[in-house]
Amino acid sequence: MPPAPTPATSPLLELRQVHLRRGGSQVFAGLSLHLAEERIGLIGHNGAGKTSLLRLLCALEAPQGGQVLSQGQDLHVLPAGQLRAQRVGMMFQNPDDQIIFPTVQEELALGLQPQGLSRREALARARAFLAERGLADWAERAVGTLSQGQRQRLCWLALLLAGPRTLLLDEPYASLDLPGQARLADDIAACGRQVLVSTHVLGPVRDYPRVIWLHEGRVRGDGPGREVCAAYEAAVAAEVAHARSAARPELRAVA
Ligand SMILES: Nc1ncnc2c1ncn2[C@@H]1O[C@H](COP(=O)(O)OP(=O)(O)OP(=O)(O)O)[C@@H](O)[C@H]1O
Repeated sequence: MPPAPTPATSPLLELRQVHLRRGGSQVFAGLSLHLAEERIGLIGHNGAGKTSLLRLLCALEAPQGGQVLSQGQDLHVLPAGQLRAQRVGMMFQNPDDQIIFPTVQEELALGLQPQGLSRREALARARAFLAERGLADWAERAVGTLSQGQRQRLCWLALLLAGPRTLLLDEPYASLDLPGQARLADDIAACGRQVLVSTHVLGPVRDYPRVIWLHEGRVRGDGPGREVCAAYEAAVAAEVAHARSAARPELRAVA
């Protein structure tokens, strides 16, 4: 049965009272979020739940309670494959968790399959896409010969070419050099899709209209990027100062 039409007011993505356990950890206990903005940053310490949230939003993880909605429809009851692929796609923190095929052009062509292209058409589109970016010589390269940062760039290009409505990026800046970070930020700015970026590199999300700060599975900050990033940095500075003075009590006496 085709999915029911959705009200125009439904946010692109929404979590309603989501409970998630992974292994022995209770990651979320009743998390609710409306994710309607076109650019959303996700920040927070290691283990805060950023990756878990992105995995829920592309149905790689199913909640034990609550709902994950895409334009008002439960993402977990939508047919997998074409429909889901057109709605949300994820770029993994580790490119090796994402890349399947041996060559760059095959990897890019994979994302075009749900659009109904033949293998030959998909490969031709992938080569043209690379050529437009001055990367024609990547087409037949073995993925294993790319550096970590280049593999991360390939994952981004694959997601961009597949073109789902929402792109979920998990630590996309982690392995990129400074020019690569600037290029990715420019690509994101130009891509015309909803983008959620989980990152420890705050610069690229500082000007986003919305940044969500997760802390131990709860929202500790949610608002304009400048404000939330500044609050997070202040909290980190205070934590570091506290940890240092706890480790070196003599410094407290001097201060
Ligand atoms: N496969 C798993 N099995 C069990 N627990 C997990 C698993 N993956 C994550 N967790 C736990 O879930 C919690 C949230 O982890 P998550 O990876 O979502 O955090 P994160 O904010 O993305 O962290 P990082 O910044 O280190 O990538 C952590 O306590 C983590 O130990």
